[in-house]
Amino acid sequence: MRRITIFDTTLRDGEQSPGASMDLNEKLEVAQALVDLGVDVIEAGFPIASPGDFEAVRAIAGVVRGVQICGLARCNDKDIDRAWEALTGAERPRIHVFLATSAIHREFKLKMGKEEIIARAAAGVRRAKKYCDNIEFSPEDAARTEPDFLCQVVEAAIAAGATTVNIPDTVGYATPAHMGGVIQTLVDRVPNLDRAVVSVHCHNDLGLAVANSLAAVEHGAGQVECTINGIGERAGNCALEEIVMALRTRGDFYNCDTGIETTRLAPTSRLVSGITGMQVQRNKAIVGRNAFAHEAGIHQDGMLKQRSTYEIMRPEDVGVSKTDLVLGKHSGRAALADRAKALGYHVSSEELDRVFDDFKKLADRKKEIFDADIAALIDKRIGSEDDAWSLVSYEVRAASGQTPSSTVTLSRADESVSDTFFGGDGPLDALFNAIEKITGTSIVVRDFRVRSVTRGKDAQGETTIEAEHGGKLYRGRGVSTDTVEASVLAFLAAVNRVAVGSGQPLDGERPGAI
Ligand SMILES: CC(=O)SCCNC(=O)CCNC(=O)[C@H](O)C(C)(C)COP(=O)(O)OP(=O)(O)OC[C@H]1O[C@@H](n2cnc3c(N)ncnc32)[C@H](O)[C@@H]1OP(=O)(O)O
Ligand SMILES: CC(C)C(=O)C(=O)O
Repeated sequence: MRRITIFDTTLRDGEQSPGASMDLNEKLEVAQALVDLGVDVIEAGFPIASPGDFEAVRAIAGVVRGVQICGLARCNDKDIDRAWEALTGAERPRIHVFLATSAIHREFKLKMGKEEIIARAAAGVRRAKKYCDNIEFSPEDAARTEPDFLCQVVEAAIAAGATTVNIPDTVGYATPAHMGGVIQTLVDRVPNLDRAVVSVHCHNDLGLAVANSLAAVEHGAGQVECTINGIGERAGNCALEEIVMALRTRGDFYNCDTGIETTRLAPTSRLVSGITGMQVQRNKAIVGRNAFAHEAGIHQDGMLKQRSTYEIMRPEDVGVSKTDLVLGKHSGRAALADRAKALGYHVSSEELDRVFDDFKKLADRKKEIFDADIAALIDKRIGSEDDAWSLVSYEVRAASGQTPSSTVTLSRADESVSDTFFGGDGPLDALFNAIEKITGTSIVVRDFRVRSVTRGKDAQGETTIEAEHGGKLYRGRGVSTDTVEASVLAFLAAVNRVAVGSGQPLDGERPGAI
């Protein structure tokens, strides 16, 4: 297996994302996390850019051990001297000098001819080389540079002492075949290329940064520059977690690996996202919240039978605790049964069918189904007697100063009964009276509580009722996203208990959880 060097530039190119600035302590924290992650090189900043950048590079160089610490510099003496000043305390320093080479950059930005570019690039590398051996040179906008000229610049930089030549696709213009071709051209035509490591630095403007980096590796690149969560200029850089897991998961094809401790990927992603405030999209590969979540019933069923049916990586290998079988409107019985078991229920297949119907209805109304929702649905359904009344529908009218009215339809076995009640102290009382008319059972409500059992705007409400009948206490519990319905269900549950005589003596022990 070929060992690919992972060059992390979260603290330099990543920090160039608008809004991603980090202070000194935050940079030190990220640098330490990158060491724990096992990156080979940390580009800690661009020391000439500001006193703060200089101090951050100096601080990281002074305390972070075990990895190479790199500082960026343009091809001029002041930048290179300042970069070295910041890096002197590093155990393994690297100076990274760059100069754009494409026609567009030469003509409009640098206003330099080809000869001057080659001379400035070589001079920059030589000056940096006076300070340390480990020198990286980048021909900025290499992917849009004429291939002949790129070969000349790279050869000159290596001749001047560059130990790494980094090939940037600065504006994310390349495609995988293009990027692979650029690297192959260098491999074929630069005579001294074997004296340096070829690196790649891809931007994500077309969403191809990882694919382009992989193509470069396929054609011989030995270093990949990347950032945590892919942050960086504009659409960002090659995402470290993605390139690392692509190389690892498809080791069969690339025959390459890295020194990354992959179980640190998710925690490091969270740290960088928390510090920069740049949120990771839910469907982001490897570290997004949905990366190991499955909602589709067919996938969940496959996962429960054999996880490799729908997962190419194990969540624990990237630091995610476990696969998440999310229960939602696309889920099936297999996942529901699995969750019921995990919640400690023993549900028969008939009970599961009943709970599953309720679950699908709830899932149509509610975006996310939490464990508490499932528990509530199961509690409502398991053990239901066939001759118990169940709610078909209700309607209630109430307004201040007017007599409320309600119509309730209940069913039991094969019968379905509707009745209307005018009167009562309010809408709930009107509904309870209609239930009493239909069932022929009267109860006196002694305690009535409503609370939210799950989170969010579409949370389920739970109503619990304690009612008296014939000297005994009966409890009822109802759960619904509609609190009026939850109350009706709780009342009906208490009435049903009267029918089967499962009450407690009024002065006796209170029953346990309902
Ligand atoms: C592709 C990349 O990501 S490269 C890194 C980009 N990162 C940054 O630019 C962030 C930090 N930058 C900064 O803080 C500032 O731009 C500084 C401090 C570096 C320079 O600031 P200023 O001196 O005010 O220059 P300004 O940014 O306006 O323009 C850049 C100058 O550098 C020149 N330049 C650009 N790249 C290079 C290079 N590699 N080598 C030499 N000169 C260069 C430009 O031609 C321009 O020169 P000019 O003023 O003579 O026209
Ligand atoms: C300095 C270089 C490597 C760079 O960031 C780019 O070209 O995108």
